[in-house]
Amino acid sequence: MYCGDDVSSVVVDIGSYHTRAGYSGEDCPRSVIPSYVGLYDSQGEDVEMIDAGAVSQSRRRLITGSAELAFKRDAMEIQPLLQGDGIPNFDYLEDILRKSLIDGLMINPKETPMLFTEPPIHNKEARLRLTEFMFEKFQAPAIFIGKAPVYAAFSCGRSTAIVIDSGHRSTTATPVHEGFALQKCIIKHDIGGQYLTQQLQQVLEKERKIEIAPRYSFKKKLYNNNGTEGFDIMRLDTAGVHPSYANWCKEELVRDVKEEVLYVNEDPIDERSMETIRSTQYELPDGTQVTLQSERVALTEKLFLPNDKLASGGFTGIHHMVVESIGRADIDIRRDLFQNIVLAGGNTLFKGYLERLQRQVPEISPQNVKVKVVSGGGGGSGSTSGSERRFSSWVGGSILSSLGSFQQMWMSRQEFEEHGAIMIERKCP
Ligand SMILES: Nc1ncnc2c1ncn2[C@@H]1O[C@H](COP(=O)(O)OP(=O)(O)OP(=O)(O)O)[C@@H](O)[C@H]1O
Repeated sequence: MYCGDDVSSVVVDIGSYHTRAGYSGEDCPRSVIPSYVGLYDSQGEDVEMIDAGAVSQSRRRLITGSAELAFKRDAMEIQPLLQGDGIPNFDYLEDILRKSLIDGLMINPKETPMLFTEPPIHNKEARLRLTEFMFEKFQAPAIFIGKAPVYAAFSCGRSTAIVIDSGHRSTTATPVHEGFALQKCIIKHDIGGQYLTQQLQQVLEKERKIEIAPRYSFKKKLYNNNGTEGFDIMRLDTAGVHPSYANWCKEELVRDVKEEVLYVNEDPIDERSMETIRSTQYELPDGTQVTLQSERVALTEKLFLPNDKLASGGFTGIHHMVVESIGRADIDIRRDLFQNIVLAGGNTLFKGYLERLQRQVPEISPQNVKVKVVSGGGGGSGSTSGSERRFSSWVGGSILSSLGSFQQMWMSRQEFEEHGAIMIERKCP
């Protein structure tokens, strides 16, 4: 059992888009940084930094953090922290955690218990690797690992719910019963915010032939012609930019367009009705105007339509994921699950998303069953706004780890060193 003097702890939620970290008991994470690293050849920098006479080093330097990644460096490559189902390179995680915990939260990891979220599908190997890494590399005094959807349910005061967590790369439906994620009922599909961003990017670049110019690729110069002000755009040489960095920057611009302009129509909508959608304009950083009309709903409509092109196969729409997942649960708890559909993750933040599920789930649910969709993240029962939703797993972890009764749940480094991997499953069921 962990018996440290200081029970202040931190919560870390590692997502495929962002890594969120903050103090237990607080309402939202204080550090939210991209789950990406930049890699570049640091030879020139090292020569400047080290004493004259020291051997010049040629090695790949790793950087993390929004501001650092926004600064273009020649041939800097961008790599995601999460690939496939795991973390292929723990050096990336080390850098991201140092940035979050030491620079962001200013804590000493050797003295601070840390609660981690993990994806709902149980992965013993991934938990073991994370545990070993945190105890060996960071010398953490104690950690705890728990399922993200369980925390998302806690974040809105529920221990039984079905959590629809739609983030950057995927969407999962996870029934949670009395604080446990029901493994056999989980449904996961490779559709999330990144899919919609990429679809929108295709529309803009391939269909509309719009050039998406990242901020590093031009300079704006203010002119004043007899009182008329405007900007001249000067294109810059981008020959040294690594393709992965160029793509990442473009995707970031399109992501912003997507978040600002797209929404979910409250009812299913056909192509003809889409013609009546009000058009809206968005100005890209170089001044290019983008006008979107039917695409504003056509792209998000894909979340509710069958799609057999996804790698996960057999996607029939988010509402079907809800009903199918509940259908796999014990019959005694299905009614409870239908009444507690909790939304979590950034990709559920589109205007109209909650209302659309609230409308479509009952259409395919058993008769006489009451359906209620709520927002995770402490937005309160029935909250329909709740940008807290994108932090809901973090918020649930924050609530749990600040409870007095939780303090005996931590898995200490000593316990792990004495008993090994078996301790993880015992302490973090
Ligand atoms: N207001 C918004 N409207 C629409 N989409 C949004 C909004 N805010 C964030 N998103 C999208 O949500 C996604 C990120 O969600 P989230 O932060 O939950 O992901 P993550 O937890 O890092 O990823 P994952 O769950 O795949 O591990 C991005 O694709 C982003 O564009």
